[in-house]
Amino acid sequence: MAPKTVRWGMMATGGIVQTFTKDILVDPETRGVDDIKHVVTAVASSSSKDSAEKFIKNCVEGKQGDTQCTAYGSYMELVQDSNVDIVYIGTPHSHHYQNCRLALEHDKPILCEKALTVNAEQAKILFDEAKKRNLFFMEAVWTRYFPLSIEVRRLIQDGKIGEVIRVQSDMSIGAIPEEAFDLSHRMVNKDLAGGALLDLGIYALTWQFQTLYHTLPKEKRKAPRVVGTVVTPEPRTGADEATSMLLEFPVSTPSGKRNAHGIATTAFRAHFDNEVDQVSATPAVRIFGEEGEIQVFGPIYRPSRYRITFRDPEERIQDFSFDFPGDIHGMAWEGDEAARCWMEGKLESESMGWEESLAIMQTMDEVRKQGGLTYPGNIESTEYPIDLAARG
Ligand SMILES: NC(=O)C1=CN([C@@H]2O[C@H](COP(=O)(O)OP(=O)(O)OC[C@H]3O[C@@H](n4cnc5c(N)ncnc54)[C@H](OP(=O)(O)O)[C@@H]3O)[C@@H](O)[C@H]2O)C=CC1
Ligand SMILES: O=C1OC[C@@H](O)[C@H](O)[C@H]1O
Repeated sequence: MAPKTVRWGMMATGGIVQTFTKDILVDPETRGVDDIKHVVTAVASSSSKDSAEKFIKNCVEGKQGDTQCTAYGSYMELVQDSNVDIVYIGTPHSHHYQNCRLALEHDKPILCEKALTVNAEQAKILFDEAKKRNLFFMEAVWTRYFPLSIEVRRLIQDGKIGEVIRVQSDMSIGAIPEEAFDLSHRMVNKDLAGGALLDLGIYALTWQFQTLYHTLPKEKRKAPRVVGTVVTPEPRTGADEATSMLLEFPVSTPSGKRNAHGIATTAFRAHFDNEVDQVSATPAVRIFGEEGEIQVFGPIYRPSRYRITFRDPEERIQDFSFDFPGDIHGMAWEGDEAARCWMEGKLESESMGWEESLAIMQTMDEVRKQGGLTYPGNIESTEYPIDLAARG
């Protein structure tokens, strides 16, 4: 059967939208996908139409045959375009709530970058709105769709390392914020919901949730208790530059009720052997089971190597590596998932469902509350529409 074509509309022209666009326009057959084809039919920039035109030249033209792509100088025009099936939102986290509301209001399905919103209350309103309007809506946590993540979840579900007792996950980047990010950069600018927790800590939490929450049957999944939080403010802006979280996941096992411990850490300044686009030598995620341990090597948002060690000394250590077919960066897998869900008429993705996105946002809310981490009122607000600053 011929693959079905999904028509994407890109909201924003920054770094991640460029990466996502290039990835989905790689021939899906190179990764064994023959039911879907992606095309980009519109790109919108809040700064200028010119920026959207440049984007199309660099990222779209020559990669999708005769399919035309329209440039817009506003997000409003994008969500009104009837040639767009799904909108991909790649603005800073501060803007996601407003941008998602705009797309939903115009009946557009959405794939929205992480962190989904600034707080859980905003996320809940978006899910309710998507449900009411019968629209597909998914948080773009690309890591979930990596073959490695899928395999690790399956290993846990199959009991390969026995019951999971504890998970440690770290997402640190070894960057001196004063050197790496100027004051307006989205990583440290509180007006853009900057800081380590929402930008990077979410990956440390992704590994907690996909191992200790998602591996359970739906009716047994329980959000963790946040037992402790430590936050270090970035000296110039007060955004968090390091956040450490201690979590307790309630787990019910055949032997009765017990808990599993989660230790999730994130920091700009702390160096971890976690080189971007290279595979690190020491594991950044350690999943400790009764019978063995699964170790995932960084960068944990783009994992390509894991190892299993066993309690039984007779068992060999097993080491596995994954490649990036068609030279994709790894975002095409989540693009395939979103497109497929939309085509099948689903409202949410099984691997990153609304309840789980919400539980993660609630966990981050509680971490922030305990750590005294706040954001400006306009980006925490659930009011809509509010005119937030455009780029520059
Ligand atoms: N999954 C992943 O691996 C990654 C995800 N991300 C996520 O993607 C989002 C964007 O990050 P990234 O692409 O790196 O950011 P960039 O700064 O590179 O791009 C953000 C874009 O958003 C638009 N925008 C609208 N309003 C503003 C504003 N007030 N300030 C700045 N930009 C604005 C701009 O596009 P325009 O002017 O065209 O409207 C801008 O180019 C974040 O939520 C981040 O967490 C980021 C990196 C990796
Ligand atoms: O999501 C992300 O993953 C990669 C990081 O480099 C980036 O800062 C972050 O937004």
